[in-house]
Amino acid sequence: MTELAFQDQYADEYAHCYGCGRLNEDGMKLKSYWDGEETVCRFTADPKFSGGYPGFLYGGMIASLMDCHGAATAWAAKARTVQQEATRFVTASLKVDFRAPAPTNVELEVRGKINEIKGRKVVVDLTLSAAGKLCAEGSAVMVEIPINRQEG
Ligand SMILES: CCCCC/C=C\C/C=C\C/C=C\C/C=C\CCCC(=O)SCCNC(=O)CCNC(=O)[C@H](O)C(C)(C)COP(=O)(O)OP(=O)(O)OC[C@H]1O[C@@H](n2cnc3c(N)ncnc32)[C@H](O)[C@@H]1OP(=O)(O)O
Repeated sequence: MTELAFQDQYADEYAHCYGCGRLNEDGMKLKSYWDGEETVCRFTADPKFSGGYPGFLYGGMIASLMDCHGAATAWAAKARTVQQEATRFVTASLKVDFRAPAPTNVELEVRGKINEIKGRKVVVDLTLSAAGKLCAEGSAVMVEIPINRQEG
């Protein structure tokens, strides 16, 4: 893909997230893009992120991938809807149902779909799949940081 990832359009002060901040040297630098009306983020996890059984990802990392992609999806949805750049979304709530083990060393696909946009709140439905198989699904309530809170 040649277009700029959502996370690469965040203002510098919002670009330090461990999961997706382009300015976090030690972070995972997740990248999210539009794919029609949905959004997509692809990531292959190193086996060092295994859970209790070798070769499968630990749940916190699955939640992280869905969390960062959810926040990015909310940002992009707001920008597309109101035609002006949003600040940054933080996670108010994240629900994850783990449906099947997610492998390491295999490209994972995280997909987001806008469920609701209301004021500063965006609700995003999320899935995480490996080779077409659903491994996790859930939803996130993302809330935009108001501009005046940056000073507080
Ligand atoms: C990432 C960049 C950070 C930049 C920081 C810049 C300046 C610093 C100053 C303030 C920053 C504030 C927060 C950011 C701090 C650290 C974030 C690090 C990034 C992450 O690592 S992120 C993962 C962890 N995350 C958090 O660290 C969030 C902690 N939390 C909060 O900061 C508040 O809790 C917040 C902002 C989420 C909401 O507070 P609020 O007062 O602004 O908004 P309010 O309560 O009015 O909710 C508005 C609408 O969201 C609905 N709603 C709210 N909470 C809900 C819930 N739990 N479940 C279902 N719906 C919920 C309401 O029902 C209403 O919806 P409706 O209008 O339909 O009723």
